Amino acid sequence: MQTATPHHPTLPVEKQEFRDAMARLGTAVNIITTDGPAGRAGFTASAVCSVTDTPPTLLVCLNRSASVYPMFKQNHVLCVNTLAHSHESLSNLFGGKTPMEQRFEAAEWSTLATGSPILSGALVSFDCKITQITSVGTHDILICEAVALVRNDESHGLAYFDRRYHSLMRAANSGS
Ligand SMILES: NC(=O)C1=CN([C@@H]2O[C@H](COP(=O)(O)OP(=O)(O)OC[C@H]3O[C@@H](n4cnc5c(N)ncnc54)[C@H](O)[C@@H]3O)[C@@H](O)[C@H]2O)C=CC1
Ligand SMILES: Cc1cc2nc3c(=O)[nH]c(=O)nc-3n(C[C@H](O)[C@H](O)[C@H](O)COP(=O)(O)O)c2cc1C
Repeated sequence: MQTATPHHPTLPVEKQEFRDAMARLGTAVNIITTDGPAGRAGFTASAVCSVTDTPPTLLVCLNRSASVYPMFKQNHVLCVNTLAHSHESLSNLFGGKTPMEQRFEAAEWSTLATGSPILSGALVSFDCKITQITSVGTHDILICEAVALVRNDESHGLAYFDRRYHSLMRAANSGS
């Protein structure tokens, strides 16, 4: 059944109405990590997308009021770890108010080029340096250039849609 939400063109879109609309956009789920002089930190993010492949660049949107914000701002490096379907509880751990040590104790990590934590079993990890930061409203858009990658071609994916997690099944013989 289709439910229309009429909206008067001259009225501003309310925050709740915007969130209800954004909940209709299915996304991948990622744990964004950093380490460096300001310390180790990580949070769950759905606001991640590809910007350009030349140079290989992603963007991540981070709320400036998050406890992890100063670490990302000061370390200037991060890793985008895209979650597999087995990572649902880890996603909640990094998306809640859990102390940082407890978040990292729940999984295995390594490092690659920048020193940012690489999640074992992630579908893909983009190890990045942060090249630009732009503030928009409550969030900063972190522009990130990938300097190294790890890919896992076995696991099924995890999607976030309609405020719930969904498994994304990989076809047999996929993985180009
Ligand atoms: N971009 C962000 O900062 C996001 C933050 N969240 C956090 O997780 C909580 C739970 O999210 P949901 O279960 O999806 O229910 P929700 O009703 O709070 O959010 C629905 C959708 O609105 C968008 N959204 C939520 N908070 C936002 C924010 N502060 N800035 C920009 N977009 C935002 C996201 O697309 C989200 O999936 C949110 O209240 C928020 O604290 C979740 C998704 C994205
Ligand atoms: C599925 C999901 C997606 C999220 N996406 C984002 C996001 O894209 N950007 C963001 O700033 N916070 C996002 N959050 C919220 C952060 O993960 C959360 O605020 C994080 O724990 C950092 O907060 P804290 O360090 O203050 O505890 C998301 C949370 C969940 C559960």
